[in-house]
Amino acid sequence: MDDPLLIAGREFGSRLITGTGGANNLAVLERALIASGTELTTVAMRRADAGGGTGVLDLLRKLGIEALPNTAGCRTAAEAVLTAQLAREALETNWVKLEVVADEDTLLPDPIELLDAAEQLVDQGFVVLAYTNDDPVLALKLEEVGCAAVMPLGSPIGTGLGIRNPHNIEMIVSRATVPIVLDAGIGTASDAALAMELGCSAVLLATAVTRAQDPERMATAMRSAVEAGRLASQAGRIPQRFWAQASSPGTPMG
Ligand SMILES: CC(=O)[C@@H](O)[C@H](O)COP(=O)(O)O
Repeated sequence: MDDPLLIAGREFGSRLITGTGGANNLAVLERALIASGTELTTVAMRRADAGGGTGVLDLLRKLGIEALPNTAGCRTAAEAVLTAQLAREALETNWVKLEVVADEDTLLPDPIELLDAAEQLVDQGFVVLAYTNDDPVLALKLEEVGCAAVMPLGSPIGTGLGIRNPHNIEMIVSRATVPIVLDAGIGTASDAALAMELGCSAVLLATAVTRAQDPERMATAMRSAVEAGRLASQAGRIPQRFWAQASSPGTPMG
């Protein structure tokens, strides 16, 4: 815990947050979660209500991983607020990962409903981690209404297209005073490392692990990538140069 992730006053030793979407085998999921080293894992409350998630909740309890309820499947602020309230009752937590998506084709956040829901939930005492577009303006507004973390997408959920607009992520990070968590679109380990190198505080991913041919091995790779990216972002990379520069200047070291 020498470099913990800090969200709303709570410390996490792992900077990899996992989602369980796409997992259809609890035994495989268990091995992947253990390999990932995650301490926080999202659970879709609407799917849990439908009978699809209680096994996951039991698994998280067994592994000592904290469940972070999310509002996946909500299309309006009203739906998201109600889902968060139900999750608070069911899981006895006031933390919520807020998702309000505009349509099923893109699964992109609806910025207007999202901001409205975030404001209402913060007013009601929730610790809101908001899944959002890679829009620096909206990211700042979510922070201003009191979100504890802002979670811009790398690319649409489940696409594995990686980070389509690294410059936007850098702009979001540069102005943020809350943790920025890269959420959605991670395809492979280098995407997770890049997110951390861009200055994100953590990465949230699901599909890249749950639908990998070997989820346990991919979870191990993601864990290493997040750790490596974090180290690199703190180490201070060399400036990029146009022309070559001899790495051995010819003068002996003093
Ligand atoms: C917003 C959302 O639902 C994502 O957190 C999802 O759980 C992870 O996205 P990927 O499956 O693309 O990693």
